[in-house]
Amino acid sequence: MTPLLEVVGASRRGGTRDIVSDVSVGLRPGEMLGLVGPNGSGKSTLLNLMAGLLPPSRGEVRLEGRPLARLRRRQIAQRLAFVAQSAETEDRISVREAVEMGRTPWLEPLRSWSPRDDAAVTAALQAVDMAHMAGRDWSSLSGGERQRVHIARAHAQQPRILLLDEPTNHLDIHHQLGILDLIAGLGATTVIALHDLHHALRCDRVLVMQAGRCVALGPPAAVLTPALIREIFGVEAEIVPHPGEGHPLFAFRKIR
Ligand SMILES: Nc1ncnc2c1ncn2[C@@H]1O[C@H](COP(=O)(O)OP(=O)(O)OP(=O)(O)O)[C@@H](O)[C@H]1O
Repeated sequence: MTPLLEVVGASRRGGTRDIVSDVSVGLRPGEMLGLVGPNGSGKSTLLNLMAGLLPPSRGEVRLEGRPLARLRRRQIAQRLAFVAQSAETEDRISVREAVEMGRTPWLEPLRSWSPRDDAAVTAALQAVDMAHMAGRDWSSLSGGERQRVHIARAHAQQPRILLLDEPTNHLDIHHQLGILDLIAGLGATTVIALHDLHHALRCDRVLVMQAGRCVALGPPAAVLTPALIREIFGVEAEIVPHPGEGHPLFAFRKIR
């Protein structure tokens, strides 16, 4: 079966070196794929390649079997939403208007704004616990509130594929867990760059990046071993069972 999104031997040059180097991965329907790796290992660049925002220098990214390079932005946006790490807007807009932007790919000259669009926006605001701030000026929001609005905008877009670059950044622990539950509950095929390895344990598969290369890909329990964590992140990790019901926990220690 043709993967929804497939990265085929993709590299991306930055300056004099490859910042993503020969990465191949096909997304399975409905899966949540976690991207982990040290700072500067190429996670954001890979997400930008997957979103079609950067063209690969070599290789290809295919959406439903078709090279992204041959699709129009609107065709891509009807299938794929991207929540970038620090998406900003200069415009003076309300929170609701920011989320309404998620409907843009679905509007056409002959299909103007409808109650269906309103319903999608309202549902998205409620899902991220921001409905009570719908009328607020976007620029007045805190970092975490903005992050939730960006996720609501992507939610309102109703994509089959959701790409998220460290979506739990800026969020308090309540909203970190809430957003991860929300993302998992959306049923979209998801790629999510994460720094918290505990969050990565919730993914179906994990892709580990190091210096632009994919060095491991598979179920988190098989991939995130103490040996790999030591090699990639340079820390000791001991895996301890959760005291209640839940994923195991990592106990980290710096290598002296
Ligand atoms: N346009 C560019 N030209 C040159 N180097 C670049 C360019 N864009 C990114 N880089 C470099 O490529 C590397 C990968 O960057 P990227 O942002 O993809 O990493 P990351 O894994 O997402 O990092 P972080 O965890 O810190 O967010 C970094 O060393 C970065 O400095």
